[in-house]
Amino acid sequence: MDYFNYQGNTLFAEQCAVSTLAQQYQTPLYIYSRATIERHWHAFDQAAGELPHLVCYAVKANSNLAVLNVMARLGSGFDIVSQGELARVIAAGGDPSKVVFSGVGKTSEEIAYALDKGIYCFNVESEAELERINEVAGNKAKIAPVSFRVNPDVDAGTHPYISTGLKENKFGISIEEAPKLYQYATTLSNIAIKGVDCHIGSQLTEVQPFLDALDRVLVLVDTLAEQEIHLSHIDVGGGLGVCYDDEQPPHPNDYAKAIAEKIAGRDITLIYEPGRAIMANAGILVTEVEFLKTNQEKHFAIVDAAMNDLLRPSLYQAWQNIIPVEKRTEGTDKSYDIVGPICETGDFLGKDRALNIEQGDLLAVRSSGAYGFTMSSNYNSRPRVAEVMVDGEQSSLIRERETIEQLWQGEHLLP
Ligand SMILES: Cc1ncc(COP(=O)(O)O)c(C=O)c1O
Ligand SMILES: N[C@@H](CCCC[NH3+])C(=O)O
Repeated sequence: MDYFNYQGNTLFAEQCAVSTLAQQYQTPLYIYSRATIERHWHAFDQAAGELPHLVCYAVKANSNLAVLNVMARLGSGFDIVSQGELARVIAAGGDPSKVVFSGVGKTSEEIAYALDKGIYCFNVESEAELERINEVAGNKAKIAPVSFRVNPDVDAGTHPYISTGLKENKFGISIEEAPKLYQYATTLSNIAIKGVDCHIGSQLTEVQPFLDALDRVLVLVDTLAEQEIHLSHIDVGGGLGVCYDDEQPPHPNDYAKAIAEKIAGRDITLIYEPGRAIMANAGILVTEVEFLKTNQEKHFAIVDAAMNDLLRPSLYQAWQNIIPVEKRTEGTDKSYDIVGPICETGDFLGKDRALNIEQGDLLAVRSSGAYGFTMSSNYNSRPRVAEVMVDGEQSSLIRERETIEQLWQGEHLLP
């Protein structure tokens, strides 16, 4: 459920007509709905019930300051994977003491920055990283709070590029090796053990893999307790899928309830790291049809957005719904490939879409709020697009469209 709906033949974002926003802010344009973000966030927050918990929104899904600020105002925590993301959280008014730091390759500089800012904990992904964190904390005479990201070897049943919980993936430490590493951590003078973390992949459409992973994590928690290592939190990661097409992922409520039920009765805090489930359907990408073209009976709609603006279709062959901003009442559907102006055959936003369109029409690519703008680039020297947030009848520009001059900001001619 989101707030992008037709009123008559006109697509609205909350109470704002998308065509009016496109006129005001130009295209291509990302539009986000504040009400949708808040509703999705609350779904996670409320489903844990009485259990102590923290929703740590995965910043990588959409890191615009205004988006982070909406969640910071709700009291959200944040899951970050770089110094840049932590700096964004702080700039957006987020509380660093509610931040978990994930990722396989944290640099000493990033660790030092996070220690200075007082984050909640590091999700450690290797023995070498643990030693680096201990050393950096030692140099600062600080104690670093850590949690180990374990790899439970569970098949998430998702696209291979976004599956992370299998033995062959680079993420986490094998769950069998974990007790040894926890024991080792107890011998390090600048480390405090806080919890355990597990993230098995993204765009999961069933609860069962999450529960299978959690079962294995709970066995580990009990094994550690027998060894007098007591954890104060379990971080179940993110990964809950959304409906792009005809997927039927569990509602965040059902997902969070199923997890909370397994943990109930334990004196432990639950952490979630949802990204996509909060943001994907809170955003659309609006693009204008530049030309219609037919090559050997294949129809193309060449639009002003491209793979540099929204990479998911090209990278994962991801399907996202493409709908008209104004439905035409005359004419008939034709099957189009919706392609961008970039010089790559893989530059498409959708293939074989039945649409009744003309040159100059606006299209909306749905479910673009997560991993849309954050994965965009300047490929083909295309300035990155503007972002707008709507709130009822109000709209605010939350990121200006890049200018041509900004494309070479920081570049230098040879002397
Ligand atoms: C460690 C970690 N946490 C959270 C997430 C957020 O995942 P999702 O957007 O699927 O909820 C990711 C990305 O998959 C991740 O790598
Ligand atoms: N970027 C991916 C998800 C990867 C999640 C990163 N941990 C997507 O668009 O589906």
